[in-house]
Amino acid sequence: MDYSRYDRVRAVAWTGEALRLLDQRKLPFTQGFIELDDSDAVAKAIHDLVVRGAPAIGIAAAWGVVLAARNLEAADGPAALVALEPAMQRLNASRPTAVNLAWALARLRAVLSRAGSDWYAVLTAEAEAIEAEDLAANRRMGGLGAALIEPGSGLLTHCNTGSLATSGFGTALGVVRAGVAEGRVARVFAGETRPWNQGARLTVWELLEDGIDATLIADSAAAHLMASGAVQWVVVGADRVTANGDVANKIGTLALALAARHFGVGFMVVAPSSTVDLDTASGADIEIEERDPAELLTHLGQRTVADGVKAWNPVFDVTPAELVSALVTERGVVLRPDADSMRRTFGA
Ligand SMILES: CSC[C@@H](O)[C@@H](O)C(=O)COP(=O)(O)O
Repeated sequence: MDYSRYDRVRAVAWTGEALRLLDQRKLPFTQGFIELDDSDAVAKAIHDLVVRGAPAIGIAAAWGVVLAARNLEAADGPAALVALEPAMQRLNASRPTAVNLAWALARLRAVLSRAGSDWYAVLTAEAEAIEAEDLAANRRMGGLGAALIEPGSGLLTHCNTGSLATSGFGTALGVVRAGVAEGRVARVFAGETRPWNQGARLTVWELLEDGIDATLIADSAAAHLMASGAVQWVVVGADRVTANGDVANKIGTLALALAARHFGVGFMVVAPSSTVDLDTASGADIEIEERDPAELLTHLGQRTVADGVKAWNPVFDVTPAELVSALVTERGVVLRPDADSMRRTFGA
């Protein structure tokens, strides 16, 4: 199916000289772009959530390395790699949980280590490939995931996994889009995704732009929604899927998976192979990012909680593999993932 009508929003774009980012802190009311021409500014933009979502972070970091390389004089790829390593380390430290960031840097290191005097062209081509492959993976996953959805189903999604979080189309939101395009989806619900409200600020905006009818719910309404029978699938993305099939994703995902299991609702995780980390044994080994408590204590810069109250703000959680009904990747669908099926699908 032709999904090109869904690829209008571009969160990350390389202009040839700079990295152009749609500032996601300002959405949905302002569509403002910023142009960055140095890699540390890219690292800061990733940390500050100007650009966010696991695949988009990886793509932005890849272009950040290209920016660091622009005025570098090096005889060959290995020499360039030594010079670029500090900038790569700073990019890598910008956010810890989404493995796509380290994965993209590893790809660039690999091509540089083999490149000759044309290393800059090789580096740029690899960044372009990372971006293009992500879009192709998303379209493929959309079709594979939609095929699991019975016509007439309701879907609940969490966080933002759409064009804004990827090179286009989206992971879980790609499945929502494909399912709607194929006429399988009767109802779409999106959770607010406190505290940063990716669902409320971004997901329902993306769906509105597409003309897809969607209903926003408070995160705390999700179990009640599932009890009502209105949704047959929870469809989410991932920031890291470990060797045993555990899934790190936006905080609140675990609660959705637990409620889905209780109510017999399917739980679908949609993630490209760039999100799979076979080097990490299980979710217990994943570093979970904790962000500034101010995200909980304020709204639009205004304090909403009594002075003196403290807050804990972990922004990801880990859903055990046994709660996952289907892991949809561009390499195929893994039903009820475990260590064996993960190794068979993603092992070398
Ligand atoms: C395709 S996006 C998958 C995940 O990156 C997404 O669900 C998510 O958790 C994003 O978190 P964010 O903190 O907004 O970067």
